[in-house]
Amino acid sequence: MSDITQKLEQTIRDIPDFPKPGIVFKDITPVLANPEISKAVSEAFLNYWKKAQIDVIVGIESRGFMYGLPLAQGLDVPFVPVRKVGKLPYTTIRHSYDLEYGSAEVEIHTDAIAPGQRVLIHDDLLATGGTAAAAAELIRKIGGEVVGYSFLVELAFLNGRAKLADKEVHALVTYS
Ligand SMILES: O=P(O)(O)OC[C@H]1O[C@H](OP(=O)(O)OP(=O)(O)O)[C@H](O)[C@@H]1O
Ligand SMILES: Nc1ncnc2[nH]cnc12
Repeated sequence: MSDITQKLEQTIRDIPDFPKPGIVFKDITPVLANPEISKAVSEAFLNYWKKAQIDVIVGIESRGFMYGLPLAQGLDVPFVPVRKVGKLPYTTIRHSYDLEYGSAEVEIHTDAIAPGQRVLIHDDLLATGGTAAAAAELIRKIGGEVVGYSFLVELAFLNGRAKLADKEVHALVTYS
């Protein structure tokens, strides 16, 4: 097991029954609160994706913004937000989907990605895969090519990878 994976396992906190009974919430705020581990997280993402010829990072609101922007800056590419409905000010397209604990709808600006650009989707956590798949749908609709998915945490027992087709999926820590 890599050093960063071990540190993340020791640092991410389990919160039982949040936000609903039966859900064990993976709380990453202790990671954000530790500058040394947080920097190591950003370096690990950069190291993994630096040779993948990514043109754009799409980060998913809200926890996908935290390491998505540093990754875009490290790769020297644009960062594009996918946001919950009603937050983006320019022309948008939207897509609804189911979550581990409810349902949601996300949007992207229609001019955010140029046709043919190679896009990496980043979020903090892969659960059922509904959110990442919805982001991919938005990106494809505006002409982008989704080349991979990047997560801090994967909850493998929810089989989210199955929704992400044949693209590369990377997570720094996986819970089975
Ligand atoms: O794989 P899925 O089942 O789709 O679940 C994963 C999504 O759920 C969480 O977001 P949430 O909607 O709780 O929003 P937040 O990041 O704003 O807290 C998480 O940050 C992912 O975006
Ligand atoms: N169990 C979980 N912990 C944290 N974020 C989540 N998003 C979806 N499921 C989650």
